[in-house]
Amino acid sequence: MQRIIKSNNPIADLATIISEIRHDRLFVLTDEHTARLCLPLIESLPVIQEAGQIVIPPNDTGKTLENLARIWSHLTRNGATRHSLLINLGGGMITDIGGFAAATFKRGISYVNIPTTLLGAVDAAVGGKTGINFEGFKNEIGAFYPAACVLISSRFFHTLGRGDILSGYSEMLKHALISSTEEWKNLLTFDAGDINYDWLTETVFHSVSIKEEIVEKDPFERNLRKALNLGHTVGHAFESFALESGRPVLHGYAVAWGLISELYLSHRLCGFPKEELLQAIHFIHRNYGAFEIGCDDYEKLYDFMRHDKKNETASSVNFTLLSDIGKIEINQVVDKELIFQSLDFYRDSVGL
Ligand SMILES: NC(=O)c1ccc[n+]([C@@H]2O[C@H](COP(=O)([O-])OP(=O)(O)OC[C@H]3O[C@@H](n4cnc5c(N)ncnc54)[C@H](O)[C@@H]3O)[C@@H](O)[C@H]2O)c1
Ligand SMILES: O=C(O)C(=O)C[C@@H](O)[C@H](O)[C@H](O)COP(=O)(O)O
Ligand SMILES: [Zn+2]
Repeated sequence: MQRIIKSNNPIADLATIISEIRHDRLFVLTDEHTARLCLPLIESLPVIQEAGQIVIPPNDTGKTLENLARIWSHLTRNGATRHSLLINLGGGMITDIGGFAAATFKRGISYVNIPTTLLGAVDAAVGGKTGINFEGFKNEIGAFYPAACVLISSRFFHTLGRGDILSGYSEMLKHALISSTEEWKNLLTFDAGDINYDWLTETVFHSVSIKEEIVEKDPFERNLRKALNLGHTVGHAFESFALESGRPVLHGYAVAWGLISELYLSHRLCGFPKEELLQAIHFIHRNYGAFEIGCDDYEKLYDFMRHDKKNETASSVNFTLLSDIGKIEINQVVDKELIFQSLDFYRDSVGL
């Protein structure tokens, strides 16, 4: 089981974690934003001041082979051994690429994730999925390689913009949808224009527990873990398509829009209730706006979906759907015509 510390005192907890993991050299990976905004929050620790610093360009466009090679090069040129420890301080981009660098450097070194975005805290830093984007496909290359420890603290959230808060929030919506009506109703009360950080901290800690419980039962995504991919078959297709067309979108936004299509499929194929479908559309449209697609784009989006990792064959598309909130239906193969109808439904729902 992965060690996850939900912390109200990240400096003290980090000092303990570092002292408990045996290592020779320590390296800290950040992106240009987290180097400036988040590193100062832990820099009072002498071990962090003395650590090797690796800084890469920010955002998902940086989750690339080139930046992975930069991390490997830094480790190699600065005397890292199999007993070195890497600290990933950043959002999901940093914990994904840093985790994969750790998985592959000298066939695996230990690492600690300190998520600094809402999305990282509630989802990306936890569960051991690491990797990079490749040939335009999301997380095409990667490994299951869990962090030795994940230190979650909401202290980092105060410098996040509205977009990054909402991006993380959509993964929390996903966790609520796969868990319980009570959780779902609680999440619908959120007002992104007037954030209650105490409420958010509690809700994040609870939301990440939903993921923890699932990962513990199925760490390698053979069955139940596919639930955590709700919204992602369409969401990743939107995200890859957006990147390819030179108008990148935040991961969580793509997931939110993907949820509209996939809850529609859930309604059509598994009887997901209409009322909850409408609640989801209302919340998502109001907070996330719309990603513009036309029907001419459907074939391209379908092509992206054919690369989804849940697919059993190269010609079928496998979805995780719901028959109700908390009632998960994995391995739902959906035909192309119905997928196109779900994209029509998405466009109608967001007013395109
Ligand atoms: N491994 C998993 O299980 C998993 C789960 C969900 C998402 N992901 C991946 O995570 C990535 C998205 O993560 P993300 O949304 O955290 O993106 P990100 O890491 O790109 O961070 C978003 C932006 O916020 C900046 N930032 C980070 N912390 C900040 C802070 N405290 N204050 C101000 N700015 C800050 C970053 O520099 C970046 O510009 C995607 O690549 C997605 O595929 C992985
Ligand atoms: O942890 C998981 O399992 C997830 O699916 C969480 C997702 O939110 C996340 O975006 C993940 O990286 C998607 O993985 P992929 O296997 O579809 O690339
Ligand atoms: Zn995701």
